[in-house]
Parts: sequence; C-alpha cells; structure tokens
Amino acid sequence: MGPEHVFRTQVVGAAVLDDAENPTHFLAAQRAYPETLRGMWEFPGGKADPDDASCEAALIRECSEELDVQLRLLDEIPGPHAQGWPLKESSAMRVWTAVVTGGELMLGPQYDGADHLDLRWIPLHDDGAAARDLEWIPADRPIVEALLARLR
Ligand SMILES: Nc1nc2c([nH]c(=O)n2[C@H]2C[C@H](O)[C@@H](COP(=O)(O)OP(=O)(O)OP(=O)(O)O)O2)c(=O)[nH]1
Repeated sequence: MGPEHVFRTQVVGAAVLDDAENPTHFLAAQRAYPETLRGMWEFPGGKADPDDASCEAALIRECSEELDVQLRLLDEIPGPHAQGWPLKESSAMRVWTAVVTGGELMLGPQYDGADHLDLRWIPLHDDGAAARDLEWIPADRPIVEALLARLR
C-alpha cells in the first residue's frame, strides 16, 4: 500500500495515559465482538462517522459512548499514512495519546460496557514487557511499539 492509498474506513483510537506529563500506565481494552476479535486487546475508539466534525471529535465521541469518560487529546502518534496506521486494505486508524478529564473509568469487575470484556492499565516502564504480553489485534502491534518508543 503506497502513500497514495485511500482507506475507505477511518478508525480512530486513544492511547489513554494516566498522566499527561509523567505517564506510568496506558489503557488497553479487550474486545468483546466480533467473534474473530473477541479476547484481543486494542485501543479504545471506533469508526469516524460522516457526522463527526473531525477525527479528533470522533475519538472523543467514541470514548464518551464506550467508556463514559471525557478525554483531552494530547499528541497524535503518526502512522505511515495520512490516514494513520493501516488495519486492513480498507481501513486505517489514527491514534492519539489522551488523558481523562471527566467521568470515571470503570475497570475490572465494575466495568459493565458492552464493547469490552476488560479494561486494564498497562505499565509503561517495564521495557514494554506487560504491553507486549497482551494478545493485541495483530495490526496494533506496530502502534504499541511506536507508543512505547515515544514514552520511553
Ligand atoms: N477501536 C479499535 N478498532 C480497531 C483497533 N485495531 C483494529 O484493527 N481495529 C479494527 C476493529 C474494527 O474492525 C474497526 C473498528 O471498529 P469498531 O467496531 O471499534 O467501531 P465502532 O465502535 O464505530 O463500531 P460499530 O458501530 O461499527 O460496531 O477497527 C483498535 O486498536 N481500536
């Protein structure tokens, strides 16, 4: 896929950090559906709709709907395409670091959302061991590496 490839579906994802200045953990979410992705870990987010004013607005909306929290976006983790990181032939994801500015994340057994089986804070300063140990959606692995490299 060359740099001119157009991805039909724009996905957006958040690498939610526990702190903007001195992050020690980021949030990973375990997908509940579809069956082929069930149990795999991802960045919370979803598809941008035509109604969203921007990808940033889409990401804030998705996280409000799915996680019931307000996010402040920090920096984009730039992927190899203008549309971000390729997921499939037809889709790519733009990813931002972010912090929670409103609401409260429900983790572990308290989490009752339909989209995820589990939400977990993953430590950043173990050389990426805990992050790499999760069974990520395969397309997310390079994004995880870029995140770890950026926050090292
Ligand atoms: N949210 C998210 N989706 C990802 C990641 N990696 C990855 O390959 N994907 C894929 C899975 C899905 O095919 C697509 C995102 O769709 P989604 O199901 O999360 O989006 P949505 O909430 O708008 O869902 P829907 O209404 O269409 O069900 O991108 C990731 O890290 N986060």
